[in-house]
Amino acid sequence: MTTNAHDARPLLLGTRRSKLAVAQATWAADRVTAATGRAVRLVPLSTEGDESDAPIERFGSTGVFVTALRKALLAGEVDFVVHSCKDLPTAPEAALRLAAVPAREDPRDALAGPAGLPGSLDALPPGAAVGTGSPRRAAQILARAPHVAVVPLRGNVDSRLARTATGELDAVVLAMAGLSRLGRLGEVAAPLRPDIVLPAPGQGALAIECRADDPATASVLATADDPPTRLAVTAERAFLAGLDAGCTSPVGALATPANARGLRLDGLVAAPDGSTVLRSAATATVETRAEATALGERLARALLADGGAALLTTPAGTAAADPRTRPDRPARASQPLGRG
Ligand SMILES: NCc1[nH]cc(CCC(=O)O)c1CC(=O)O
Repeated sequence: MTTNAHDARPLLLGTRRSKLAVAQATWAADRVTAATGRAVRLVPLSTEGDESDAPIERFGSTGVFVTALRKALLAGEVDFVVHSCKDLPTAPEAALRLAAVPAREDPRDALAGPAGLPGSLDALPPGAAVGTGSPRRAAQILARAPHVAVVPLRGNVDSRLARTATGELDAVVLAMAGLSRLGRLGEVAAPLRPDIVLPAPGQGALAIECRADDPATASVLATADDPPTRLAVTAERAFLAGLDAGCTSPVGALATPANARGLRLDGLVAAPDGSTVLRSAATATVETRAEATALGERLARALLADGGAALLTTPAGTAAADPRTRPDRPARASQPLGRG
């Protein structure tokens, strides 16, 4: 007996309750239904992080959200879950399957805030207060625009934008993808060029996971996969894994198409105070995930050899042994923060 997709029971998609999580889950559900006709029902899950008023960073980065969704998935409460790729730990989980990485949104970061905000970091007035909770963003902002003040910032996208509306902050730096999914692109002064602020590995892409022992669901979800995005994200995450950096280290990576079947991977490791920013790039023909992984690992080895290893093992703000550091610059964002 055959089962028509329209007759099958709806797939259950577990989601956190935050606006961004629901927007991402709804988008992913629509992709799956459009491609297969299979209905998808959202199941809002309560996670420790969502129920607490404490800042996300107190739970040890964003892993707590991923973990809570995975728990519900492994318990059979839902059939699949959706994460932001950049929040996903690099350690493989044998019981889980990364069933799809859908087409990516704009991977760039953005300078956002009230109308009239200048369209670049350079054009911000001296002493301008720029909010970010991400050591990767803080380091690159300080390296490019030492005349601004980076202010630590926590909370969701809406509450971060609200702090520029009150005038408490002049600007915030957030992911274009999140702003787009929340309909807040109107508050973007300008996207930040990746040669100025390199995004987080996986930024702008979603990760759709199901149980490894559920091939039927996996084959439905596979229709949402975008192979070029999957290859790019695979290279970026292999770079991150190859650095063996903690999730609060300032690390950036972005893979972009180069030639017909090639991928260019840009990678970055920085000192939290922006005094050192190490960048490198590598290009390769990439048609398989193994080739994407090899590209990421190769770039990680190159950056580790080129001073990255010292940078990643040196406590924040004390990388003075490296000739490229500028120890005369004060650390203005040295507290541990989540990967943003
Ligand atoms: N750090 C939290 C987080 N996780 C994913 C996004 C945005 C969506 C994405 O990057 O895919 C955000 C907000 C932000 O960084 O501005």
